[in-house]
Amino acid sequence: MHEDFWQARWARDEIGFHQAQVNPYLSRHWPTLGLAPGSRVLVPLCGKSLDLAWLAGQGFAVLGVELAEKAVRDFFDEQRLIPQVDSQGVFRVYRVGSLEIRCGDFFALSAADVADCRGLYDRAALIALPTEMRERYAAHLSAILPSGCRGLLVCLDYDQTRMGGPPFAVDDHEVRRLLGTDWQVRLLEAPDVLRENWKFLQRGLDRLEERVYRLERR
Ligand SMILES: C[S@@+](CC[C@H](N)C(=O)[O-])C[C@H]1O[C@@H](n2cnc3c(N)ncnc32)[C@H](O)[C@@H]1O
Repeated sequence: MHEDFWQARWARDEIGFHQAQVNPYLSRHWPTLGLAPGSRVLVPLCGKSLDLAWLAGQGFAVLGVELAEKAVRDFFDEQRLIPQVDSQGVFRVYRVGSLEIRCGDFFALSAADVADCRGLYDRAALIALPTEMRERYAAHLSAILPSGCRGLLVCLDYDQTRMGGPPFAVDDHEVRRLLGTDWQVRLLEAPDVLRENWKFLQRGLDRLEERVYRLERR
């Protein structure tokens, strides 16, 4: 997916992926990771997700990364927060206390940028990317995040022949192939959420599995 695609989606407010509530898998499973209060959490491809605010509200330091400046500005506006804005390398950095969103390309993030991250939260980041970019995304996560880093991955699996992405279908085999060498991967739950998703029901799908994984960097 080219950068222009996402910039255009944000410019036109075509953000069907955005959730009006905190993700229920996050609030259910995050506490089981046992991360120390104050730990820093990387949220790649974060959009303007309310999950950023939830993590910050739980006492974590948050590092979101998002291409679209509109998403970043909307996030702070909607949270009624006034961020300090600076530049750091290729990123524009928006920060309020220990909640920071870097506006720019996730692939420009270095190991030094995330050396103190102990947590990872991916909801709709891996599945936002087409096949070759998913390979690159997973390799980059593994390359930059330190050993012991723990987190959640929320992805979707459905019959990709019935509709194109994003969101792209990512099955269990692919998750383990992409991450299994460098991460311990454990499936936490995999409910079928087709009935609650009209857009997918209309495409004649017979299954829409939401898969939630616990990850731990080896
Ligand atoms: C499907 S949305 C998910 C957003 C968020 N995780 C959520 O749950 O609402 C994917 C987001 O990734 C952003 N994005 C895509 N490619 C990116 C990249 N290379 N670096 C940073 N952000 C990117 C898009 O602008 C978009 O906001």
